[in-house]
Amino acid sequence: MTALTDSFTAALRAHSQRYHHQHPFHVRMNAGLLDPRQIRGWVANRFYYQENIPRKDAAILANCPDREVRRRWVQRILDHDGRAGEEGGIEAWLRLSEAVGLSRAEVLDERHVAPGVRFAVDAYVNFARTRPWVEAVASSLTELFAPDLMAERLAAFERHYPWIERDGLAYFRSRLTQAPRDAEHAMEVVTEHCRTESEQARALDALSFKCDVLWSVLDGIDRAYPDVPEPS
Ligand SMILES: O=C(O)c1cc(C(=O)O)c2c(n1)C(=O)C(=O)c1cc(C(=O)O)[nH]c1-2
Repeated sequence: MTALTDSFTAALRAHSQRYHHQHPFHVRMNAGLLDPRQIRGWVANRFYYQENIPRKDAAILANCPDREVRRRWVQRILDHDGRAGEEGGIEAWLRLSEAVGLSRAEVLDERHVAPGVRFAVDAYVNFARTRPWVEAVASSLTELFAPDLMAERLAAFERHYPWIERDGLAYFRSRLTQAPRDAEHAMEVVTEHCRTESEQARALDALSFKCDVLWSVLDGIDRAYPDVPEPS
């Protein structure tokens, strides 16, 4: 690796400082401070992110001229949509929804999705549709930081929210292996295609944009499901 690549990968990884694990809503979630209404609100709203991820990945495939990249990238769509005999992430998220006490119908019809959440997720899909495909790949690199948050969330849910059925947490377990594999591939693509300073600057901007997307999703949820003040 050249010094330029080293400093580039370090700058990408430094975006962990802006990752949504630091968002006050996630901090309260992992500290066990959310009530069932807030957990349900988060699950129903995050479903909108989950169901749009394969559309985002299909946009990347559509814009990517490299067959080798497409062969690996297509796996992400199968991970979420599933295939015969394998349920996939979207189905797993619906099972999480049921485990927290939501009906599939009220999640699928998006009645709980807050406007800010919809805007943020739509912005991510739109980014992948309209920006150069390597920038869209760079924007997926928040997944570098996801496994730590996923492990923390699993432990927090088991400890603080015993009313949620354990089987409902399978989605988070599957991401513990899928996210590192995906992030490694995205990192390979980005380091291979972003050699000049300006290419690297655009990749860093794309990752900053994605951190803002995830943060805005949590802002939208936090606003829709505020803490109920203790009666005085
Ligand atoms: O719950 C989370 O904190 C979280 C974060 C992220 C992320 O960092 O983008 C993803 C996911 N979950 C996730 O489940 C997922 O499938 C996923 C796909 C992507 C992506 O950008 O392609 N990010 C994420």
